[in-house]
Amino acid sequence: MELALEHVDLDLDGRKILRDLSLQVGSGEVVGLVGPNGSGKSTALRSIYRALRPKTGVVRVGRTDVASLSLRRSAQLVAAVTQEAGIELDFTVEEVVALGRAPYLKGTEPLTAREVELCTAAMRRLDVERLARRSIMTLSGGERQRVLIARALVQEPEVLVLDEPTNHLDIRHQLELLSLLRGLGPTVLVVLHDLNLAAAACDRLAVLSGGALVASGTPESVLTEELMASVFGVRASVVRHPLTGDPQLLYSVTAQPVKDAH
Ligand SMILES: Nc1ncnc2c1ncn2[C@@H]1O[C@H](COP(=O)(O)OP(=O)(O)OP(=O)(O)O)[C@@H](O)[C@H]1O
Repeated sequence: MELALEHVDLDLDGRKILRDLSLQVGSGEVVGLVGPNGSGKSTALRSIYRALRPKTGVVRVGRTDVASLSLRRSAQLVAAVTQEAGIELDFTVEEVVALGRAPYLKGTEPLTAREVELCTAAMRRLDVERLARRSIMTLSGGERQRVLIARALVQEPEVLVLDEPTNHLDIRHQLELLSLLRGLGPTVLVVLHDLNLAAAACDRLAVLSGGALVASGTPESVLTEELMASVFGVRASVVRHPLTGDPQLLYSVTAQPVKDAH
């Protein structure tokens, strides 16, 4: 299903954090949400999974305004993998993954055979099946991150939002995760800091600066030297990846930063 933010304004502590933000992610599309620190990326995701309520504007999944749904129904539609997804309780990995089915459970009924198979398949896909009986508290940051993604998949959401999901992952797992996002099924909006990985993994990119959308489109159309200077305040050269043709940025740590960034 399509995800749409329509003219979303959101204030926190009396400060405007999102400004008239409109953004569409087509059904099954993978869109990367990028932008400097503090530009409002996590806040935009929070407005989608209803941790924050926009002051004005609407978040839709398909035609439905998510604010009109019960929390249970919106959790069936939208899954989130976030930095703050704290699991402080001493659950095993398989128990954490099974929690993804919580929005569908009726009372204390056990998971059906299909649901158990769904959990096993998700753990296999994220390469955490061998950790199934381990306590979540004993995992490395990367292992834990992959468990949280498996949990989101068993939620069978229409929309999956992920906030810097490659944090803590080694390069192989970063690439595996990002290649998995395409063809996963749900519509995906993913916050990424690594613009080269974002260019390779996403159908389109949306760029936030100061809480407003300043560019959106294909990675080729968005990742320009001008945008890197004006939004991120860095000098970058855009080249083509020799194998895939994706735009890739080359940075120089010795080049002077650009002063006129937003
Ligand atoms: N609960 C809050 N109360 C007040 N201000 C907040 C709150 N949460 C976030 N902010 C502010 O909102 C702005 C946007 O924060 P947000 O976390 O959405 O940015 P971001 O683009 O995800 O940043 P980063 O790349 O650093 O993760 C920041 O200036 C931040 O300090």
